[in-house]
Amino acid sequence: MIYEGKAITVKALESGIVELNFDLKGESVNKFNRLTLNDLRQAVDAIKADASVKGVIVTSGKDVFIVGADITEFVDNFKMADEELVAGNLEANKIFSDFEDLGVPTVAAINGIALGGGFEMCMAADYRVMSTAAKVGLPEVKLGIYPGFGGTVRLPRLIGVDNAVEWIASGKENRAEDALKVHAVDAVVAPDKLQAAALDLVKRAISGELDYKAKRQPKLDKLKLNAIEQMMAFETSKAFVAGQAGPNYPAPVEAIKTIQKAANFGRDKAIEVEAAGFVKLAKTSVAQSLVGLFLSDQELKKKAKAYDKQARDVKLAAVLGAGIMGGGIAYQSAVKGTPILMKDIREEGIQMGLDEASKLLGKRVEKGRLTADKMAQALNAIRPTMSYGDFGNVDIVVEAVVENPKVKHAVLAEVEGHVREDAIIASNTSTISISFLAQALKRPENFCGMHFFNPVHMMPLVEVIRGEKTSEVAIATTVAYAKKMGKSPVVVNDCPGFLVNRVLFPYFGGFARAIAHGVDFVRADKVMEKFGWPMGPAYLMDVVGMDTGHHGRDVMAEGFPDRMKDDTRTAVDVMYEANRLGQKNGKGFYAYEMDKKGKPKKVVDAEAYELLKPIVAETRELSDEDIINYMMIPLCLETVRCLEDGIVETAAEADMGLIYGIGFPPFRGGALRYIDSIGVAEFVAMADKYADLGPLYHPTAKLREMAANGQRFYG
Ligand SMILES: NC(=O)c1ccc[n+]([C@@H]2O[C@H](COP(=O)([O-])OP(=O)(O)OC[C@H]3O[C@@H](n4cnc5c(N)ncnc54)[C@H](O)[C@@H]3O)[C@@H](O)[C@H]2O)c1
Repeated sequence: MIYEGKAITVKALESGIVELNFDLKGESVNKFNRLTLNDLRQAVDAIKADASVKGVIVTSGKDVFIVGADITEFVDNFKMADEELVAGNLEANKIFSDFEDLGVPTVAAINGIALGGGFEMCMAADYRVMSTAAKVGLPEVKLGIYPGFGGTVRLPRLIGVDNAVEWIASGKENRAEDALKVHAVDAVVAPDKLQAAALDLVKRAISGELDYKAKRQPKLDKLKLNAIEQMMAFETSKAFVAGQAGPNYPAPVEAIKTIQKAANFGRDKAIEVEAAGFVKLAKTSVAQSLVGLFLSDQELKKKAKAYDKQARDVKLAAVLGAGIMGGGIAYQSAVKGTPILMKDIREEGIQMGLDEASKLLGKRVEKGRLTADKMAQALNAIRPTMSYGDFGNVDIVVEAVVENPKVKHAVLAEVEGHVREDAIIASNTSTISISFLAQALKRPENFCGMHFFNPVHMMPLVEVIRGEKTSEVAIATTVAYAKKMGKSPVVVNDCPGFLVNRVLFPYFGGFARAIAHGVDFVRADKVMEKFGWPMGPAYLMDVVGMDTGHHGRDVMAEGFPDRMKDDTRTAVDVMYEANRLGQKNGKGFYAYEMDKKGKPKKVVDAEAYELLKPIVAETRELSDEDIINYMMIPLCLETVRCLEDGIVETAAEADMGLIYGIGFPPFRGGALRYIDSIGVAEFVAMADKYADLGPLYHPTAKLREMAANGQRFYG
């Protein structure tokens, strides 16, 4: 054994060839944490010091090659002073470069996923052979940063600027055949042939048949493009990528700028350029938010997994109501492999549900994501019915009938009489208290909320709501079923609106106040979209439906009269009373015309402005920042209340709920992270400036305490 560490071993194989094997002890995957980097330093030094070594193959002892850097270490690393961070980065880079500079040929045998630092390790080798089962890529931009172990230097020198920009700016994972096409790897083989292929390559390099030094050289040199070619490559790609990423996600464009800045330098100087830019990005609030988001998502997964043990198997599900939501739920269940009965009381309802499912499946087939066979299978897995005939076999029922407490009470009591005693019943209600709905049931312990978001197939969140009498088995089974449907469940406690709608209605409350103070709704939409929301409040209300919004607001006002009850006529009242329900009937804040693809396209409609005129109470001079604060302060404060009231257990779950449920701008990391980024004390002071807008803008006593004590929601 030439070297033996906790993450890496180096052992002699045959005729001077050594195997550098990544196999991080006690972990299911390899990753570049501090320990692994230390090991790599020593392993490279040991190889360098051993004159008998003639060639190196790099392998992995896990199913993956190396998944990337250890993101849990980022939070602390990113807190370091700039100079310290740059120095640390260059020290790590020196290990990769020393490996690259070994006086013998090196081959990476990529058996499984090699992402970020994992693929940067591969690029430091002279040759790369890749298993057909592996994927490679540099996904760093998804965390608001860019590759920091020489990726922006080596990749363009290996595969050309255009390809490198595409790989780095998109962060995509690449299959073996695509990697081979652009020469990111030198060979692709079946998994069982990988070791032999790597050995063969290194032997041919040792014998001189392959010139490894010539292969290595371009990675050490400046880019082979003249000034005009550089300008063409960089300027066009910068404009294109900036357009795609949008102004709130700077990392992809910064990556291109870095490649450009370092284009005329050799490796070592180019790596210094990369390090300086990397540290700058790591310090942005975008990177902090996106890294935080990644970690919160891990936490969410861990929490959901903890329910696995108690969960009952769901072999057959049922959904009541084949409307917008019921149809979506049936589709999602079927396509993810759980057969589902879909019951409605109207023939047309069922037909609509089925039509929607086949439309979605058809689209997947068109895009090549599903075979025609699988489509037929999924369609067959949705069993439409108008009776409770087969309900004796179902493990879980999701109720998705109209949002009316009386109807829901009647339907829930009825279905309970047709299912097994141990079957779980879950309601997809958006606003009605789960404990209240449970009053209709004989077995309230088997009942909980399972709140999906529209459109079901697109929105990742499912709120699983615990009522007063809900059992842990009911929660666990519902969480497991949501996961099986490919969703991210968050368990919350019961209250009107649960987490997501409870904080969304105060946001709309802020919108109503802005309109009442003379803000043009088109401007409000533009400002909030620039802030990062996928759609502004007026457009969102049109998509949700004015009737739904109007009704939801009443339910919330009843639940939280102290701050959500307001008898002033609002913009939503005006639209609702004028039967402008939004997209569903072609007119809301905007009017809708069908575009060529048959999708509704919004256009400004003078009539809407006329209708709104009488509700402008007073005209205030509001800046864009005021408009943002009008809406964001109530949303953030309500999220704080949800956390304080124990509706949601952790800040991470609250924030992920908002990002996955209503598209809260991910680069801002969620409502609580947003408060942290402003500073709790500064946020409280800001809210106080708007105190005259009512109790939705009044910070809680506990938040004031946090502000006084310098506390934060994270870390
Ligand atoms: N639409 C959304 O954006 C959204 C989002 C999340 C949750 N929800 C909730 O989902 C539920 C359904 O909403 P939707 O938008 O799909 O409504 P919808 O009006 O599109 O569909 C409701 C369906 O239920 C059927 N129905 C009525 N009584 C029934 C009964 N006794 N048995 C079986 N079917 C019956 C109706 O015929 C109709 O097809 C509501 O509780 C709503 O609050 C809606």
